[in-house]
Amino acid sequence: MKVDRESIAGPVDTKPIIIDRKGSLKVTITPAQPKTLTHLPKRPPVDLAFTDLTYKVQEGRKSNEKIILKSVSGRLRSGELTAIMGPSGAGKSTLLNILTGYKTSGMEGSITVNGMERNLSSFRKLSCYIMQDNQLHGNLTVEEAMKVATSLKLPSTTSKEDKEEVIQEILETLGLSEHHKTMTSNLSGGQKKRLSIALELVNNPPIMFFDEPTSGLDSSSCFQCISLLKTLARGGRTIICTIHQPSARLFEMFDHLYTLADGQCVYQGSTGRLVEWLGSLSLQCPSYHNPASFIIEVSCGEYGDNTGKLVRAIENGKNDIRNGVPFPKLANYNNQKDMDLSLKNAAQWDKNDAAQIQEKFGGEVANGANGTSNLQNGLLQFAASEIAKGKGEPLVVQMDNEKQDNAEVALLGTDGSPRRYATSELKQFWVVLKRTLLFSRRDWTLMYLRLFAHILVGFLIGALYYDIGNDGSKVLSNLGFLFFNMLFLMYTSMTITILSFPLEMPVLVKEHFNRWYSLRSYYLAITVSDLPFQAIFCIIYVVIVYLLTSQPLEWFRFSMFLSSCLLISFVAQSVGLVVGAAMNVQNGVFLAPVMSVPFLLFSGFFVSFNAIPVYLRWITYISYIRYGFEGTALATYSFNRTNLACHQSYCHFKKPETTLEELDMTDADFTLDIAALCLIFLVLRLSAFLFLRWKLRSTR
Ligand SMILES: Nc1ncnc2c1ncn2[C@@H]1O[C@H](COP(=O)(O)OP(=O)(O)OP(=O)(O)O)[C@@H](O)[C@H]1O
Repeated sequence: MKVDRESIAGPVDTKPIIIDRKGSLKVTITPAQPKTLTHLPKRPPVDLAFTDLTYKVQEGRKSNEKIILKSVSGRLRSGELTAIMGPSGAGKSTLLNILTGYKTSGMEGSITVNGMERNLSSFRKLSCYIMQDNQLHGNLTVEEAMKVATSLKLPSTTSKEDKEEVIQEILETLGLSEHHKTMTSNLSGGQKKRLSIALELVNNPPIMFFDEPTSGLDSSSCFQCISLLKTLARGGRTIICTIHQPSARLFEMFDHLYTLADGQCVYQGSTGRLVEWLGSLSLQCPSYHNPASFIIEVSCGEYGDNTGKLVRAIENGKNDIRNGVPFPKLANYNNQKDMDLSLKNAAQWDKNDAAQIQEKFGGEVANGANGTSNLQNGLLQFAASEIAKGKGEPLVVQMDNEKQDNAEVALLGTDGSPRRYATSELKQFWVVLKRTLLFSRRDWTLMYLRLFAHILVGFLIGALYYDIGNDGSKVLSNLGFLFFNMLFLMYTSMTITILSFPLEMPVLVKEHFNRWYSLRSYYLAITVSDLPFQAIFCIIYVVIVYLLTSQPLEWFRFSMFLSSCLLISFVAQSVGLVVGAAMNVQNGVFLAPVMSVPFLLFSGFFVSFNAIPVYLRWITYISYIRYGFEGTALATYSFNRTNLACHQSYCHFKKPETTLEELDMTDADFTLDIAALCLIFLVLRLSAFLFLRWKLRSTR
C-alpha cells in the first residue's frame, strides 16, 4: 500500500487564553494531540468546478417545471474547507447532491475535476458523501464498524496489520480510541459524527462532502467537528459542507464560502473578504454583527431586494473573491441585458480564474505553454478555439504533475484500479453476511423472541390437536391443523422480513453510494443470512407439532411434511422482502397480511378446487399456501397410507383416499408442489432485488 505522510490535528480541545500587552483577550486554539496519519493510501489533490449548473424538477403535470438551481457556477479547491450557505430552501442540499453525483437527472451544465469533464464513476471512487443523519448500525461497536469499513474499502491485498494500523490511527486522530468498545448506538451526537467521518476516511478520499455536519451538535461539538474538517482540508483534501448559520467563531474557520439565495450564487470567495465585498456593494455589515448572519439576512431580503445585485456582481458564481486578488471590476449591472453580456464574457472569467489559481498554487500562468501532456494539449486546443471564436486571449494554466495525473484519471475513468469497488463481490458478500449474522446474534427480538414463539405455539398446537393424527373420526380437525401450520409459518416469517429493508435503507443508501459494496453482494448476504435461522425455527416447530399430534411416524412422510413447511416459510419470507423493498413500513405492514388473504382463501382448505368458479381458478395457481397445504396433506394421507384407527361406530374418513377425494387431491403431485414453491421462491427473491434496486434509484 502506498502511504502518504500527512499531518492532521486531533480534536481541538485545549484553548489557552493569553492576555496580550494591550490587555485584550486572545484565545489560541491548539490541537490536543497533533497526529500523523501515515497509513492512509496516497490520493492526489482534486479541484472541482461547475459551470452554468441548472437543476429542474417536474412538479405535478409534465409542463409544470420548477427550477431549483439557476445557472450557478463555482470552484471548490483542494486544501480548503468550503461552506455552502444560504437561507432555507435556497438550494444548498440540491447543489451538494448534484456535486456528489447523488442526483444526476434534471441537471444541465458542466462539472469538471481538475479542469476536465467529470467522469461520475471514477469521481465516486475519489469522493465520499456523509449525509446529515449519521447512518450507522447501532448494533456494532466502534471498532467492529471500523473493521467492516476497512475490509470493504481497502483492497484485499492490504495486510491485516496495515488495516489495524489504519483503524488505530484514525480512531486516535478523531478522539474515538477510548470508545472503541462502545456500541455506536450509545455514542453521543458528536462522537457519531466523528465515527461517520472515520468510516469514510479509511480509504482517504480526496473529496469529502458533508450535509449539515453540525446539525444537532452543541457549540463545543460543532467547533470540534469543524476543526476536524479543517484539519482534513489541510491534509490536501477538498472538504465541502452545507451549513445553516454558523457562529462567528465557526464562520472564521472556513476558508471558502459559497452562498446561495433562491437557487443563485450571491457570494463566492474567502470568508475574510465577505464584509468588505458587501460593503463595496453598499451593504454595510453592522459592527459586532456575525457576517454569516448578515449574508443570510441580506439573502433573505431583510435589507431590501439585493439578490439580483449580488448575483450580477458575483456573476452567479463565476467571480471568486479571494485574498490578495483585487475585486473584479464591477460593471453597472442595471438590467438583465448587461448581465447576459457579462456572463457571456467567458474569457474574462478565465483570466480571473487563472489569476486566482496562480495566487493560490503559485503555478505559472502564461500566455502560451510548452507542456506535452494530454491535459495541456486539451487546454491549448480549448484556448485556440476560444481565440477562433474571438472570445479573448489564450490562457493556459500549467498545473503541477500530480493534478495533471489526476485530471487524466477523471477523464479516463480509472484511479489506478479498473474495478468499481475496492474488493471482490465475493469478499463484499462475506463481510456483509458476517456483519448481518452479528446483528442477528445481538438482536434479541429477532432471535430469542422468534425461537420462543415457535416453541410456545408448537406446544399450544400440540396440546390442542393432541394425538389426532391417526384418528379416523378427527380427520377434519387434522386438516385444520395442517392449514394452521401454513398460516403460522407464513405470518411469522413474513412479518419479520417486512421490516428488513426499510430499517436498513438509510445505511444501505450511504454505503452503496460511497462504493462500499455492490447491491448484488449486499442483497445476497441479507437474503442468505436469515435462511438458516428460519430453517432452525421451522424444524423445531414441526418436530414438536408432528410428534404431539401423532402424525404417521415414517421418515419419508416426515421429510415431505417438513420440506413443505420449510418452503412455505422461505416463500413467505420472500413475500416480506418484496413488500419491504417495494413500499414503506406503514403500507407494507398493512398490505402484506391483507394481500395474503386471497392466497389463504384459495389454498384448497376452505373451498376445494372443483368448487371454485372457473374464472377464479387462476388464483389457486399462484397461491403458495395451496402448494404448501397440498404438500402436507399428501405427505399425511397419500402414498398408500394404511386405514386410520376408528374408535366410533362409523368413521367417514377412515380411508385416507376419501380425505384426498374430498380435497380434490387424488391427482395431485407432490413433486409438482415442491417445484412450484421453489419457482415462486426464486421469482419473489428476484423481484425483491429488482424492487430494491428501483427504490435505491428512486430515492436519488
Ligand atoms: N424533488 C423536488 N420537487 C419539488 N421541489 C423540490 C424538490 N427538491 C427540492 N425542491 C425544492 O427546492 C428548493 C431547494 O431545496 P433544498 O433542499 O436544496 O434547500 P436547502 O437550501 O438545502 O434548504 P434547507 O436549508 O431548509 O435544508 C426547496 O424550495 C425545495 O422545496
